[in-house]
Amino acid sequence: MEREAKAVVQKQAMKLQLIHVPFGLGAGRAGTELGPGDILHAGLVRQIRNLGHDLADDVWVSCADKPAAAPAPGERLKHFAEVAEMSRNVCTEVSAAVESGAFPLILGGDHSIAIGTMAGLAAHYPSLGVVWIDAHTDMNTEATTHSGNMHGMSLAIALGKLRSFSYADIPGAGPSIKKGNIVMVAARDIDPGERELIRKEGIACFTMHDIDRLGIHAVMEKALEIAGSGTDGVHLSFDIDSVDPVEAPGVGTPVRGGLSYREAHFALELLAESGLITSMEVVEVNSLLDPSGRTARLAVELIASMLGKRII
Ligand SMILES: NC(=[NH2+])NCCC[C@H](N)C(=O)O
Ligand SMILES: [Mn+2]
Ligand SMILES: [Mn+2]
Repeated sequence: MEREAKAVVQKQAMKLQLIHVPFGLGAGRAGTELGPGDILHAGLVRQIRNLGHDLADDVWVSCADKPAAAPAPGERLKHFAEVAEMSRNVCTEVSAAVESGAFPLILGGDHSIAIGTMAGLAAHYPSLGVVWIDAHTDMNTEATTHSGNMHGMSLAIALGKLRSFSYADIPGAGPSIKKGNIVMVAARDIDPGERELIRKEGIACFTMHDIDRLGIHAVMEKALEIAGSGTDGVHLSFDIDSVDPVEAPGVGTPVRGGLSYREAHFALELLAESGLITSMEVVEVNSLLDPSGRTARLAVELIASMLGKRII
């Protein structure tokens, strides 16, 4: 993959475009719509400037904060209209950021924002690699979901696995993401239908079991190999619930047995060192569930590691 011409994380300063997506209707609990504000409040801009990077003017994506209607009982795609509209807007802004030559840093919001992020990225990187760090795999479809929450479907949508919604429905979107370009890391809570789809498609999934067995270093090297070969850009989608709830209590769907504080930092330090990452998003910070504010502060620290911060 050609690296020179792209805005990738490397030792030099770069221009970053913050794209805020205050959207929480893809999740089952309120609070993630406050994520961008909470992450800013925790000192993100100061960290970015300390690292020597430039910032373009912030973009705030307009999205519904209240549902137009309550979902019907047993609804398979809750708040579909709002998710679809948000996805179109995110796609437009992410695509514009790439066009401007900036490194897109997208702040959610719940994980449904990744639908629009990857749609916009794929317009510029038709063979996009994706590193998906998450306790979950977000591979449900309208046929397999138990919750109807669309943040549990973003990867399946990116792969073109939903009958009722695909990138063809988003103006300006690129092609669906190729299954061989995706790698999941830190998974530990997978629904039966997701497991079946992952196995059937042969998608790379490094669970916490693999991290225990091989260590985070080897897992990240393998992950980079998968997402970085034969691709023309690599997106990092970082769900903060990948980190253990002891460190990241402010999430709507916490799962014990997650990444330790240092495993999370080390994973991002390795991604930064690789020089392959062309965009990043951080999702699922829910400070309503964390009065201490430590989850948002952790998000800022982890972003700094991804943007080149080192211990010495
Ligand atoms: N992005 C997330 N936190 N996703 C959680 C998904 C949980 C569950 N698998 C569901 O479909 O509802
Ligand atoms: Mn997720
Ligand atoms: Mn998750």
